[in-house]
Amino acid sequence: MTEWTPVKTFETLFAELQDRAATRPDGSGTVKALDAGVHAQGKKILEEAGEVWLAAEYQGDAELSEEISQLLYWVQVLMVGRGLSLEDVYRHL
Ligand SMILES: N=c1c2ncn([C@@H]3O[C@H](COP(=O)(O)OP(=O)(O)OP(=O)(O)O)[C@@H](O)[C@H]3O)c2ncn1[C@@H]1O[C@H](COP(=O)(O)O)[C@@H](O)[C@H]1O
Repeated sequence: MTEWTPVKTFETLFAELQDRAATRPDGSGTVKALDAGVHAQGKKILEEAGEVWLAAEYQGDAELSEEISQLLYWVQVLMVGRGLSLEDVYRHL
């Protein structure tokens, strides 16, 4: 029987990261990223944004998609660290 893996979305990943922040499980990269603080998170966002730009210029769709997913992850880490909700951001869309 094939195992079914639920598709992760922006919303489900955000809920997962909020849960990591609340429960702080051992070995979580997110807990480490949250503890590193906003300065380190901001640098990571800039780094990932640069990688998205370079991938868009020079790489294929698979590489670009992966870089975008990492940028979204780091934006979410910063949001969780600052205590923002998805609604705080969505109301500006
Ligand atoms: N989606 C992500 C995700 N995207 C990016 N990253 C991290 O962001 C960094 C980006 O990778 P890079 O390739 O740019 O960097 P690297 O070459 O691996 O090396 P460094 O940048 O870490 O030095 C890596 O450290 C990744 O671990 C992520 N870390 C976790 N998640 C998801 O977040 C959830 C919670 O994860 P944990 O907190 O680790 O349990 C899980 O669903 C994970 O799949």
